[in-house]
Amino acid sequence: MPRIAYLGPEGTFTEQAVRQLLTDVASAELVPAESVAAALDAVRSGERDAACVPIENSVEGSVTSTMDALADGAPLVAVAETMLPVRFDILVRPGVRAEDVRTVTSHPHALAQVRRWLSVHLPEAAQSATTSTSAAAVAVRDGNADAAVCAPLAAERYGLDVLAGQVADVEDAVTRFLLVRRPGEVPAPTGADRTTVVVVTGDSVGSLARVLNEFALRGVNLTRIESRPIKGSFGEYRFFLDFGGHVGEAHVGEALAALRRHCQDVRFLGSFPRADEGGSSGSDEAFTDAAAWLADIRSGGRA
Ligand SMILES: O=C(O)C(=O)Cc1ccccc1
Repeated sequence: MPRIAYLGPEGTFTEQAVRQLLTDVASAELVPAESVAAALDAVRSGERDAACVPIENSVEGSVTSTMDALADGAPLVAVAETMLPVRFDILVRPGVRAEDVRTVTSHPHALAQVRRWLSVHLPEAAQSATTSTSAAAVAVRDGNADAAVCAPLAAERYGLDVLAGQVADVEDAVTRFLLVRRPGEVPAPTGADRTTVVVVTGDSVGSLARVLNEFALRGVNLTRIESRPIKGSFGEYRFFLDFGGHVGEAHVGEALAALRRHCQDVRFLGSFPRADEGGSSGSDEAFTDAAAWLADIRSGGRA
């Protein structure tokens, strides 16, 4: 039975995401991890077969701890993604009323997404951060905080009361999650895939423009570009690039090979079916035709 780590403790949005990702949840063992880094390290060491981690949110942006943990350490690759609409429950110990709440705690992305609600309904409460929304539920259950901003699974799991349900400052906020494994077989192209890489361009004029140009030239559509500092080297950055398409497609393969030539470092983080509407980008047909034409010339054909 595959053992799949997720950002725990149990009841997080990430648990909800992994349940949504697996076609047959009953045939997997879901194991909570203390942090995203711990979940990924458990996959690297072989202790777990895969990990589900949050990667970005439509309100708060990237989950930087996930990005850093994917860019450092032994390579891992994403094999699937899913998106969850996120709305929060504000949880308290049974009987606690809004006027009793002095402290409120949660994952920083959760606090940020209910900031306005908190400023209206719990304006006096001091805020503190936890490693996940369920870690906040544990803190409230154990009396270490008065209110927690949680995922819908948490109230029942931790025996807490819902002070307010379905809270979100921004309607339709969505979080994207990845299912990550050790490098192995890449999922087959579906025609609507996403690929993700991390590149270090090097410090020279136009180096990022050159990278972006390789995509533009081949009609590859970028869906995300983010930079993160390379720790320990002030002023140096790595770029996370997501784009439509699959490494198995000729035009995407060519673009990646070009990055490999131009960049100091390129790490492939996976090609997998897209969870949103977007299709693959560019046309693979023209590239496969051209490759066949060239092969023909080289082998002395009439072209
Ligand atoms: O803490 C959780 O429940 C997570 O899965 C991370 C997270 C936090 C806030 C919004 C979406 C996901």
